[in-house]
Amino acid sequence: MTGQPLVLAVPSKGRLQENASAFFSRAGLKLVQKAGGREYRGTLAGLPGVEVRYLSASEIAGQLASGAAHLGVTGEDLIREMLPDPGSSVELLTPLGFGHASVVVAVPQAWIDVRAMSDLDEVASEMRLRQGRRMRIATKYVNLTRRFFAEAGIADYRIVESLGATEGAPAAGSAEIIVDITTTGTTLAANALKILDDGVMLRSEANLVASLKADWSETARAALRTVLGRIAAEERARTTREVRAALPESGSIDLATLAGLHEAELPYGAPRGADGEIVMRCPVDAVFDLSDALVQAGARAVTVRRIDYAFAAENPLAERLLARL
Ligand SMILES: Nc1ncnc2c1ncn2[C@@H]1O[C@H](COP(=O)(O)OP(=O)(O)OP(=O)(O)O)[C@@H](O)[C@H]1O
Ligand SMILES: O=P(O)(O)OC[C@H]1O[C@H](OP(=O)(O)OP(=O)(O)O)[C@H](O)[C@@H]1O
Ligand SMILES: [Mg+2]
Repeated sequence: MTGQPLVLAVPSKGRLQENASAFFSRAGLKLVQKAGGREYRGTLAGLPGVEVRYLSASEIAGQLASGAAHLGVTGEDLIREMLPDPGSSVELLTPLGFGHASVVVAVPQAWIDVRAMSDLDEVASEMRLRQGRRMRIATKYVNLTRRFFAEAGIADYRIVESLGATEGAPAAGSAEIIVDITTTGTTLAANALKILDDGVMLRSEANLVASLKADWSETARAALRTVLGRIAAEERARTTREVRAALPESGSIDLATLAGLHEAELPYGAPRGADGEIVMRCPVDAVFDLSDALVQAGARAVTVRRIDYAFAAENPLAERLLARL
């Protein structure tokens, strides 16, 4: 097969690193870091067409935008901060269920009358008129801040770039307010800051992201189908249960209607004869309704079980991306 391998960029440290490793492992994609652990390259066990790179969450967003990496795990906050028009250079394939955080506007708790962006606009105008200077916002999310404040019609401010310990800026006197990322709110509270009622700019989580700018060689496309196929197989298995039923000897059950009523599918098709066994798959929360309906329709026995992986011919995640290349 021709062309360069698929480059998969994964976080090298922090909360995203552990979660990403566990996510891939659950899908049968074992990340193997080269010996020594300080070598920021690795492989996926058994998949020679994939090269793994360990990078910071923000570097991953950059490499996906440039095309240096084909696939990566990073926060939606970083994608939207670093890429002015994300849709033109990357495809957010799927949220991953971890790395949840919100990018928020936070002001000193002492500003008791300031609860909304409109109040902030008044503070900014007052500061400009009375003190002849602009309200300072400490943040590492410069673009997200500019967009959000423009939408709120607030222009009387200036940004003080802050790459760390941003919540300490107001107390240190280097800014009046901040825009930063938060999960539990502990750091904000510890620095006597509060989030404005309409101050949540973005609810972010880690995403599996694909680059539209990378060189999608035949090797990379084949590896993509395998990687996304295993991810889809794990998710299908995690979110559904298999329901087997011994159909009644006399007369058959209207399976199409039953399936439709309970978001169920028949992965192996309709039963061969009028009796025998049928295999259905339905969402976890539809299991009891479907089982009750099968028994009431005359099924002689119904069993429900978990499955480890559910592979399928169609690969919606891969097809969605390949259609855009
Ligand atoms: N409470 C949080 N604070 C910061 N990032 C978070 C938080 N919760 C989830 N994240 C996600 O993880 C990304 C970076 O987090 P992580 O802490 O793993 O890396 P990091 O090396 O600490 O990066 P940074 O130094 O920018 O925080 C964030 O951009 C965001 O997508
Ligand atoms: O809302 P909270 O739960 O208080 O989390 C928010 C804090 O976590 C992050 O810091 P940093 O990335 O340095 O923390 P980390 O080392 O845990 O990643 C972020 O920059 C905030 O300071
Ligand atoms: Mg961090």
